[in-house]
Amino acid sequence: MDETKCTSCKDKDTGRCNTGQCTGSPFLPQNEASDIRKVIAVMSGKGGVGKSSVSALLAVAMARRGYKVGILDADITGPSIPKIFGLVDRPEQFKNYILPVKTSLGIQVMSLNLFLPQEDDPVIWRGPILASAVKQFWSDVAWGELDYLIVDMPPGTGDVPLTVMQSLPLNGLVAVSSPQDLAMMVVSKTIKMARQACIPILGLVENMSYIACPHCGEKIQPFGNGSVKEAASKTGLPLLAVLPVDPELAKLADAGRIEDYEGTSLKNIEPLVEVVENQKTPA
Ligand SMILES: Nc1ncnc2c1ncn2[C@@H]1O[C@H](COP(=O)(O)OP(=O)(O)OP(=O)(O)O)[C@@H](O)[C@H]1O
Repeated sequence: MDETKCTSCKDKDTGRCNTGQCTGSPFLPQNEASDIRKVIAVMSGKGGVGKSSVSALLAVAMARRGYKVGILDADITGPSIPKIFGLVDRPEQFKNYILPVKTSLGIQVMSLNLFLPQEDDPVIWRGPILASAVKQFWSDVAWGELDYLIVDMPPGTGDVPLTVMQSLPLNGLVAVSSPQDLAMMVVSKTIKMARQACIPILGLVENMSYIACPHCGEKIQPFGNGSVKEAASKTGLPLLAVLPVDPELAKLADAGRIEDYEGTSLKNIEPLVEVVENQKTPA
């Protein structure tokens, strides 16, 4: 928690401070149609490292544990969450609010792609408009009662991630990287940005870490070994999950059926699920 933001807050001794609910909060308040308990952002420095897949796997794992889960797809120009979950319905309106679209496991999803006439239509907007769309996904959506809202961030450290960090009351952030040095260098920027914004960083996820030989099970590491582990020890952050390159995961995500996935990545993501569940914030 950023204590400096809270010194003038009337609620600083009530436990409501910095939750988006208090009088001195710098964050957008929740609307009357939402009751969100925890907000977790999934971020990466670089595109294509599997941030949306990790967001989706985390949501699926939490929903299977019986939690009420939502995903706010803040990756406005490259939204992939509706595709991964096979969502095609348009969001409906309820009073003055927009209703999220539900997946088969009951995960509530809001994404700009749900509004586009064609899923491959581009969104050609400038930064401030993108940022205001994300704010609307918080303020104008009737999220209902949620134990966890997972925010799938756009890659990098631009306008939208900054808006999310400054406007939404994030309880924690997970940084995803593939094991290349370049990807890790870029994710380090993300970690520094989150630290400057006083967001608790729950830990790191290494995605596409290895390929398991289908014949002998040997782990082949096409991108080398160690850059994420090294970053974990340099930053003092825990490495919470190491996920393989898994053709089954890619196939089900492409088919919009990630909720049917039962493979290794779901098992390997368990330590992350437990940290999110218990809200340990070691950073
Ligand atoms: N562990 C994995 N095994 C196999 N395929 C994966 C894995 N992780 C991600 N992919 C595939 O890689 C592609 C990119 O993944 P994803 O969309 O999750 O990345 P991203 O970091 O969110 O990308 P973007 O920067 O576009 O938001 C997708 O086709 C996805 O199915």
